[in-house]
Amino acid sequence: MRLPCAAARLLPPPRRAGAALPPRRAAARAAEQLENKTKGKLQKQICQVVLDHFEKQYTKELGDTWTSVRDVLTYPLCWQYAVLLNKFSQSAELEDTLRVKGYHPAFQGPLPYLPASLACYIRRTPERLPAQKHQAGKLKEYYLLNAASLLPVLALEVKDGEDVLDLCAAPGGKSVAILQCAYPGQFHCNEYDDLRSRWLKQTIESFIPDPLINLIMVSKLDGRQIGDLKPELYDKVLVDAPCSNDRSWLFSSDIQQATLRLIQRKELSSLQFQLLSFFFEG
Ligand SMILES: C[S@@+](CC[C@H](N)C(=O)[O-])C[C@H]1O[C@@H](n2cnc3c(N)ncnc32)[C@H](O)[C@@H]1O
Repeated sequence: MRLPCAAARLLPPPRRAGAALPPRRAAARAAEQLENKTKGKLQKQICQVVLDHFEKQYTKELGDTWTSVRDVLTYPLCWQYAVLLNKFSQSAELEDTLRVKGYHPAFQGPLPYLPASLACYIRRTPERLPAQKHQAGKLKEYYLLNAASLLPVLALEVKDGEDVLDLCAAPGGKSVAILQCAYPGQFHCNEYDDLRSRWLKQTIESFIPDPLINLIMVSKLDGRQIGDLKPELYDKVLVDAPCSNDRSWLFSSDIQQATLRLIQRKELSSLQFQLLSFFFEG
């Protein structure tokens, strides 16, 4: 993947408005408009306190690799560059647009598990399509994410009819991805945080059609308690434990909040361990 210097090359040439275009060029034009809209939204300010902290910590932990990790962290176009298509709201126009923009499938075989129904696209020069707005009663066509987020979903190898728990589910990217792969028997999505739980529900509503939504149970429990309930109820459990969320704090406009988070992130490893250990014991 090429990094920041690619941004200048993404700028499209100016076009005359109103002229009728053949379908391929119309798709290309739609693609350019999407691109411009997104670029405007991604001008963010780096929080220097946080970057300094990362410089110190990650130079120690990652050595030379830190330089390329920093490039990705400080370049928002690289964050959610992959486009996961929603099989419940397919759009030939969108697939056309992606093709014109040079996207290709993110995963190609042979992989032990890669359902044909999971369609995720990336392209060589990173960019980010605009996120689609939530509209009641209308399913979204795609979900933006980092393609690596799909690896745990593929590792889970969910098959039709299996009972699945997504323990730390908000905002719901992996829940949506699981449902692109298979039709679980029971699908339990859990999220502890109140606000994020609402976000999770909204994601599910935005991507999953009604008959299937009725089979999904959404709860708001502390994941450490679910392990005490009945972990044997599930065939597969996804534990996407809370992480340090480095990217968002790097662009925080509130220096005090960001500094506080830097201190709190030390406690994360213990929570991650507790969330995981219930299921290993169960
Ligand atoms: C890495 S995010 C999950 C991302 C999500 N799986 C996705 O793909 O969109 C971790 C989530 O765990 C939630 N969380 C934190 N502590 C938790 C707990 N004790 N039990 C359950 N969820 C928790 C956080 O609020 C956060 O939403």
